[in-house]
Amino acid sequence: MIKIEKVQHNYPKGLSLKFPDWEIGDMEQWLLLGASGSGKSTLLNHISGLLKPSKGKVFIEQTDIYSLGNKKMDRFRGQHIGIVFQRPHLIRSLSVLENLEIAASMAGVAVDKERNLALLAELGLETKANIYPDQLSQGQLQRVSVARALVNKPDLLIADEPTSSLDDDNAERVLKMLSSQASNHGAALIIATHDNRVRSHISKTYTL
Ligand SMILES: Nc1ncnc2c1ncn2[C@@H]1O[C@H](COP(=O)(O)OP(=O)(O)OP(=O)(O)O)[C@@H](O)[C@H]1O
Repeated sequence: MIKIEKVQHNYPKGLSLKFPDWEIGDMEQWLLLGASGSGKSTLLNHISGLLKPSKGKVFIEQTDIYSLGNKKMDRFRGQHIGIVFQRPHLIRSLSVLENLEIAASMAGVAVDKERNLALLAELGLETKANIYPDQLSQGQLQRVSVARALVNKPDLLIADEPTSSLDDDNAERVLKMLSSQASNHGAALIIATHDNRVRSHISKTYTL
């Protein structure tokens, strides 16, 4: 379960963002909606442990995550949260499988090669394990980043604007993949977007 309580962020030059409280139950799927500049990325950064709120608390499975020291926080994030960024940030000098392995090592989780290969197969990437990122298409890169986000069996999968640059067919495919992968792996899902096509797929909404 994830909970944000009285979270507020004060950026320099007086801009102050206040976020309504939010509780995300196990395996729930949510849309994070809001106009450009309303604070979606700021809030995702708070939830994923990347940006300490100026006020308020973020709980993941009862842990007040900003009460952890930096090192513990990095591990905690790696073990509990999987993030699919708008553009895949894969390490170019590592193969697809090695990119998955390093995500586990960095979170202090034992590398499970068999599971990682199974994860790649689930996403139609069984022949790509030993290929390097620059030999993959955009769609394949995005699927690798979903696999990498799921490597450590996260409680929460976060996707930031996953469909904004995609045509209708591909947007549909990516949404189905995120939703089914989150439920197959027992994770809650947050998709941040202002893409109206996403709204028909997920009913729970948190709006800024
Ligand atoms: N580092 C920063 N310093 C000062 N202001 C910032 C900083 N980052 C974001 N902001 C401001 O905070 C507000 C919220 O930004 P944020 O990126 O969270 O919005 P968003 O809803 O994700 O926008 P978009 O949909 O355009 O990506 C904006 O007005 C932005 O200008």
